[in-house]
Amino acid sequence: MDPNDEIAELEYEIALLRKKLHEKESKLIQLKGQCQVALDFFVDVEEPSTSGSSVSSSSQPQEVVRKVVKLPSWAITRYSRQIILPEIGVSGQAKLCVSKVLVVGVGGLGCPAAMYLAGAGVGQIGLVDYDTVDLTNLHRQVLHLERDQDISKVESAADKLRSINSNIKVVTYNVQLNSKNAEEIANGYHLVLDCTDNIPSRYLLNDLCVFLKIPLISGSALKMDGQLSIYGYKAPLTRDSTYQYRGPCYRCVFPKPPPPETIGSCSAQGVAGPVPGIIGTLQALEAIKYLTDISNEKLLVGRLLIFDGEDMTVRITSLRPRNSKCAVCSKKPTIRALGDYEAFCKTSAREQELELDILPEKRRITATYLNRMLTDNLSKNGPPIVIDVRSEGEFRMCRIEGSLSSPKEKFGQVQMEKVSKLLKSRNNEIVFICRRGNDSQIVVRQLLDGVDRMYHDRLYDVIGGLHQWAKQVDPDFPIY
Ligand SMILES: Nc1ncnc2c1ncn2[C@@H]1O[C@H](COP(=O)(O)OP(=O)(O)OP(=O)(O)O)[C@@H](O)[C@H]1O
Ligand SMILES: [Zn+2]
Repeated sequence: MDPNDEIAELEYEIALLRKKLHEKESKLIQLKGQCQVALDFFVDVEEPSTSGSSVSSSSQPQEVVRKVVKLPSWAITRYSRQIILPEIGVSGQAKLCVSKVLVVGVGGLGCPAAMYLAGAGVGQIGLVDYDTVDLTNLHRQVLHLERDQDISKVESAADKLRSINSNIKVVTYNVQLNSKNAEEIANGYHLVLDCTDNIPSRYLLNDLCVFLKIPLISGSALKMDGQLSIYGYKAPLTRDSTYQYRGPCYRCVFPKPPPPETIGSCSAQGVAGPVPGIIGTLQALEAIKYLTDISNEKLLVGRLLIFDGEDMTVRITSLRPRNSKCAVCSKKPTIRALGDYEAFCKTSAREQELELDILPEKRRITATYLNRMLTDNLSKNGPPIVIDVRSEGEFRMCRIEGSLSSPKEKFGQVQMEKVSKLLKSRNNEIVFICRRGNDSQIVVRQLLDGVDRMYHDRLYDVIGGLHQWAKQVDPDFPIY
């Protein structure tokens, strides 16, 4: 048998078996859910006080009613390694078991965070993400496997979390968290983990947590660096106590969003897999500390942990204190409801949606047309000069044969002059290309505004960039 046929046949059989396994696991989870194994064990038990008075009487003074927590023996065994810790103990474990944590973003940060929360026995974990698993996610998004490609991230992650711990409840929300759905989704959770990758979502989550009076554990990771802090912290699980901030909220520290052009992203700038692994894991640790009531001073409240994976250094810096005039958490807030965070941050919450259209139509060509220009001698002036404006690292990774590199980040006066010289000394058309067709437009726009009009007709941008090149021209060209 041809080895390729054998591989295909085996993959098909395995997929069928997995489907069957998944159906059975889902049924098991459903049945276990009906039995309420997860949370019922952990309800505080009231015991008679030494005075012998009845505990059922609601008029009983607080001090004569002793509340003890009882864990079933399976739970003691299962969580013994953390129960032994004096910082957690039986009562800490019981608190974890009745806690509900919402993880927003099930990517590089959300995967490790949710894994450890599931392992620790957090009673309910909510997972929010609208995205599906992509091959480029797998080097860091450790709950997703090769076989999960193209399926929803929340379902992929929920599957694994349920296998890690079938005694917890995992709730999935396959949506983008936004101003309309956020309050309904987050209602009832004790804590939110911000594991997203964009600024509008950070402000949305901050305001949401302020309104719901719950803390926000916010993480971020890019390239070799990561950061972590807890915002708007409230006295732990003391539902009856008055609401008190102990640290600044995200808006106290960052009242204004950064300019959109300064914001980096993993897909544009890259990220080393273990970095979000470390930060997501620390988010879970802070969550466990917070939920088990570990001393306030020991939490990252009003402090920012900065991890540098290149130097292997960890720094903790103090954040600005609470702002008494904060727009959302001060005594007289100007923001009283969730708003339009994309407009506030002047950027989209979904990177894929960003599609610039800033050039006249005649300056834009398709990837197919560029290929024809390169191969069919369409112009008497010879094939076009192709200039790739992605970073040097990306250019080294893959490129159109014969193209030149001139990264957009460094495209200033010097590069403008170089292109001007090229336009003067040669008659070829110059075609700019980037990954998705946004940066190349920005560069061509700059040139149209900077070089003599007589040259404008020789400048082009490729619609959809190298992604379209891979789709229309070269199926072997890597899409990343
Ligand atoms: N408002 C939001 N609601 C729900 N999920 C969100 C929201 N904002 C971001 N996310 C999710 O947060 C996750 C962040 O993951 P990560 O930073 O690892 O990047 P990615 O988008 O998966 O990958 P890449 O940036 O490499 O394309 C993504 O899965 C994204 O879909
Ligand atoms: Zn504030």
